[in-house]
Amino acid sequence: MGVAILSGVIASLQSRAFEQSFPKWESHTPGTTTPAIDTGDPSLPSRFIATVTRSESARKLQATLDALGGLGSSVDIVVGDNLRAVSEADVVLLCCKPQQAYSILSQDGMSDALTSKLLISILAGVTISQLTSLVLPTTKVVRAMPNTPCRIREGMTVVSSLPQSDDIELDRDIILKIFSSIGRCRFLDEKHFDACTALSGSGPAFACIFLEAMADGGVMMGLPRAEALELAAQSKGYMLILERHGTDGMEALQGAARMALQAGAHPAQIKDSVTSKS
Ligand SMILES: NC(=O)C1=CN([C@@H]2O[C@H](COP(=O)(O)OP(=O)(O)OC[C@H]3O[C@@H](n4cnc5c(N)ncnc54)[C@H](OP(=O)(O)O)[C@@H]3O)[C@@H](O)[C@H]2O)C=CC1
Repeated sequence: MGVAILSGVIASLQSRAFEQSFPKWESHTPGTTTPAIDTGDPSLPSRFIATVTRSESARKLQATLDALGGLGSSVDIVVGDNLRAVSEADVVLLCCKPQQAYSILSQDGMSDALTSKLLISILAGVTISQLTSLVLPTTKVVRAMPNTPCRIREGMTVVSSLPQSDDIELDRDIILKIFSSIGRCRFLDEKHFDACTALSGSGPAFACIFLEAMADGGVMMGLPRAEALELAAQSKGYMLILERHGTDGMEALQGAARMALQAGAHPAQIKDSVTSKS
């Protein structure tokens, strides 16, 4: 999920830089230079650092980021040195497995490295009070719950209310820039997070069961499997019915359908990527 968020932010920044360099009315051939980030806006990142523990993950991540072009290749991938990465960052996105939060945040020197910084956790089920107990009171802790369609920038992310600070407006802008670049973003009180995890975080997996059943019905009626899946995913009627019951539900279904169409992923694969492995 961390890779999906990083890729989405980079893709969004690159398209912004491209539009600034080449206004729509101008006739041109796309250039090959690295797009420059508009550093005049303090809510936009000027540098990215990604951390992993295994060299194999670093290699895979490098390939994913290289495929994004200039800005993707410029990401600093750090293997096994979270402290260095956090010390050099202003905003930290915590995207490990929930059970790894304690060892990462309680590492020697980590609470000092996080002082006065914005710490955004996407960990399912780990509360703000659990996270704040591991950091100094000056660290601004926020929870976010994205979903798998973030991978194709069709996601839904719910973010908890921001802690009071002098930088609250800037922090809000930073968060909106991150999560709006991978879909929709909405602020909600933390008390709603379990419901959000079930509805939009896990929603794409439930939507895939429905999608697969529709495709199976098509196959039973004689359609080839690939076409049955395409027809089911592109069918908009059920999305409109769901829209009446709330945007988050519709987003999850729409995102799952688009992943099946755009990314060519089978519903079973999408379900699998939603289900966290230990
Ligand atoms: N899947 C989903 O739909 C959603 C998931 N989430 C949350 O996202 C989080 C991640 O889930 P998911 O993306 O599926 O998990 P993954 O296992 O795919 O990704 C975890 C990443 O964290 C890295 N990592 C693990 N330990 C460390 C460490 N100590 N220091 C630095 N990097 C580390 C891993 O790299 P390496 O293996 O090299 O260490 C890997 O790149 C979970 O907390 C989950 O609750 C939230 C919303 C939706």
